[in-house]
Amino acid sequence: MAVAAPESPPRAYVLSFRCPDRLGVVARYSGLMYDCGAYITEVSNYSDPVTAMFFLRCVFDDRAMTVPYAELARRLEALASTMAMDYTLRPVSERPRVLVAVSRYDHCLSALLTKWKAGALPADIVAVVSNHEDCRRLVEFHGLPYHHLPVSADNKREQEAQLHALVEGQRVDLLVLARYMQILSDDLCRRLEGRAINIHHSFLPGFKGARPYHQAYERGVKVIGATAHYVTSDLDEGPIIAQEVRPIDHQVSVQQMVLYGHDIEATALAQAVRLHCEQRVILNGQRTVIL
Ligand SMILES: Nc1nc2c(c(=O)[nH]1)N[C@@H](CN(C=O)c1ccc(C(=O)N[C@@H](CCC(=O)O)C(=O)O)cc1)CN2
Repeated sequence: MAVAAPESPPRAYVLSFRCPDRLGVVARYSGLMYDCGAYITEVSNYSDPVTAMFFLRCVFDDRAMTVPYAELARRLEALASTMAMDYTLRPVSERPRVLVAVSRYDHCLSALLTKWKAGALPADIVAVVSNHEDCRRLVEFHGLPYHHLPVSADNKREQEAQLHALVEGQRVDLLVLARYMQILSDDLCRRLEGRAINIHHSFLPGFKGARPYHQAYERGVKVIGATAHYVTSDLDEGPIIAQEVRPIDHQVSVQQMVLYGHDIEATALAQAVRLHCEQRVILNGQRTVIL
């Protein structure tokens, strides 16, 4: 049945979910969408043979919707409860609110701010927080609030409580650690599970922890890399979202590695933030599915 072009552009929504894999998953979800007149414009899915989990992401709009969005949402909640489904459903126009954390190095922060300013990041950066003053001018140049929360040996817990209060107070959907060199506590990692992304300056699982480029140099690697991953209480062990690499050779010093690293770190982090904010990343145990 041809659908006439609507006056105003249709409103788009994105649905992503995971559930135990079984016959009929697609039929049941798409049947619900059809019954509501949801016009699917993009869909991708994956069945994991190891975890026996099913993953799906679809974009649909309301050009032919026969029920209110709230009714579709109610029916989806009912279906989800019968299928052990974890799902996220939201209007595409509701962009995730992002708080960026940084210490001294601004290369990842700068790339995120430039992409955000250009409209290339499907998110709203609401503020930047730092334990140093180094990046204040860059952030205020972009017209964003800068929250300076210094850390000392005896205020780590209070400082992190201030960071968490900022996340809650600003209704933050995603915390991005853009070379923020403080380890988050187990409690904060639990509270931010699946909504805090870190950039580690190595090709994980190689060279975890501090000074990865020095470790790489000593090992004599021929490729350096950067890894964007969800933050967990196990340092540098979180589910990987995006990785970038660059070949090097024996002539490359540690100092040159650090400079080459700026580009690959910024690229990997921006990619991971975009994928997360487009609701393309679904956790699959210690791994991720990117749809
Ligand atoms: N809970 C987690 N917190 C953080 C992670 C993480 O994976 N889980 N990643 C780090 C970033 N990072 C490596 O990518 C990293 C940062 C800092 C350190 C470290 O040893 N920090 C020292 C203090 C350093 C300083 O004050 O300059 C420490 O916190 O004692 C290791 C790895 C971000 N947080």
